[in-house]
Amino acid sequence: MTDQHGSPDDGDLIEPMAPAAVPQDVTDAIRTLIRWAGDDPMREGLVDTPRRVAKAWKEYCAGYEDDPARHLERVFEEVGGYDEIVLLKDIPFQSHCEHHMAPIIGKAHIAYLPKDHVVGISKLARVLHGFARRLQVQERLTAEVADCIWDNLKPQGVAVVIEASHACMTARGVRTPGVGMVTSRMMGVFRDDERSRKEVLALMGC
Ligand SMILES: Nc1nc2c(ncn2[C@@H]2O[C@H](COP(=O)(O)OP(=O)(O)OP(=O)(O)O)[C@@H](O)[C@H]2O)c(=O)[nH]1
Ligand SMILES: [Zn+2]
Repeated sequence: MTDQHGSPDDGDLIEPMAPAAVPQDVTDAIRTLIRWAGDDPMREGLVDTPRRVAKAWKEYCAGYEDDPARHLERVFEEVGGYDEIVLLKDIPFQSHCEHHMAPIIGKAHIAYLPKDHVVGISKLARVLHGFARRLQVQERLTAEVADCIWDNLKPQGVAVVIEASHACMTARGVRTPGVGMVTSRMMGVFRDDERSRKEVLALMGC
């Protein structure tokens, strides 16, 4: 199924890559990495690994093929005069840190205070995934999601809070499991008005 913009609308941001579509220099690079890590890339168990890894990375980074703003184009104006906060809570997401290309796994809370219209609630998660499925730092991810909603939906306020665990801190380096990073971006009324900010943070459970 395609939407009005001719893009896949089935939850996948891109189609899976056909084996032939993985360029040779990419598989060569992964083979080099395996050898450098200390294993033999030609042994049976690893012989198809470069192709699998290449396909997996295209999937992890599918956000580069997406323009997240497009998800906010279809809006609804008839919502019975609803004029309070809309919050999508506990949205699980995965990303990769741009420093180590290691997984960032977490959840996001995305809220806005509508002005003239609302958006389909799934679209907030689509915006999140569109930015998360790239090489990221959590601060930029948080800012990009909030800015995209602010610029395209033009609401009275946007609040984004992201809590995540970084594998570059748990599986390597400082090796500190159980630690979570929290980032937030408040815009409009949630930035300017203390009561609105407290209300949205309470709804988020933060
Ligand atoms: N601010 C921020 N830092 C991040 C994020 N993801 C990873 N990092 C940090 O990026 C930093 C990179 O530091 P470097 O000193 O250049 O790299 P490194 O030697 O591998 O550092 P260690 O992780 O401390 O071993 C580390 O402190 C990571 O914890 C993120 O989303 N935001
Ligand atoms: Zn990292």
